[in-house]
Amino acid sequence: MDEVVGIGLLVEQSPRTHGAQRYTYLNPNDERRASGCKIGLSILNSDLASLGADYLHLDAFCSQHHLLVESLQNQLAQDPFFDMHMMVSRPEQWVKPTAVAGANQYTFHLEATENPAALIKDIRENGMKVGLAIKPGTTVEYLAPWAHQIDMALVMTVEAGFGGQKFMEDMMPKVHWLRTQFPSLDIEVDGGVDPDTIHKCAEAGANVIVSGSVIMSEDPRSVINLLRNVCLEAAQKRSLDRWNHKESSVSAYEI
Ligand SMILES: O=C(CO)[C@H](O)[C@H](O)COP(=O)(O)O
Ligand SMILES: [Fe+2]
Repeated sequence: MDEVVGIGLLVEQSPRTHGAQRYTYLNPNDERRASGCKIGLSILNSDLASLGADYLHLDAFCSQHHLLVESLQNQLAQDPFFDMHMMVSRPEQWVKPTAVAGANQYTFHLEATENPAALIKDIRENGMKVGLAIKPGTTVEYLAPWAHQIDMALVMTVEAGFGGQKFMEDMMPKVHWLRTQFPSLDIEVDGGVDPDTIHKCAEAGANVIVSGSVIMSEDPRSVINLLRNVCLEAAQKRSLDRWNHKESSVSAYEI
């Protein structure tokens, strides 16, 4: 995660029309993606015609998810960044088809595998980034040994299963602990994140935000902007705090 936070991934008007709204996504290589805060849209129960976000978070429960990736790629104006949230047993079995379909990141649940190291290696060898998720009942220390080998940690803020659930604020200490231990790790939160709960996530240190139902139920663009702004402000404050802390440590040393 960058220390200097710029504008997140922009949602722009596209020449192609998808239903009533027109959106496009920044290419993963676009330099404007290089910011510390990202807002993802969960499409578990979304109207695909009105998507608009920095990246797409696809919730996968079954064997058909890679077909969805292929189909979305054909429909969207530019290549979105696909973060696959694999809520499946034996996530090992879907790495190759998911990669072939064009997914960018494979986020699996630590609880679902007996050999995280082999799975991480396989995901990388198949050209995808690695996301590692933990369910609400899993302690964050269980994830820590893998933190240096992954691109993103996902702290679930609802029980995995369906959209529209209540945000679990008691997961925030996990996010805070991870942010403290791993200052540059991308930390995603998923479940019940909306304009009322985003402040908790951002203050705890999450910089990759998934939101599903609330984005789809209101004006996607303004909700996404609000989530992003709260997230950026918190990241900037963290940067400043770290800087001030460094400055005061230097002068204390000099004295
Ligand atoms: O992984 C998920 C549920 O298991 C979804 O990504 C999550 O629920 C997002 O939807 P919402 O913002 O509606 O809670
Ligand atoms: Fe999800």
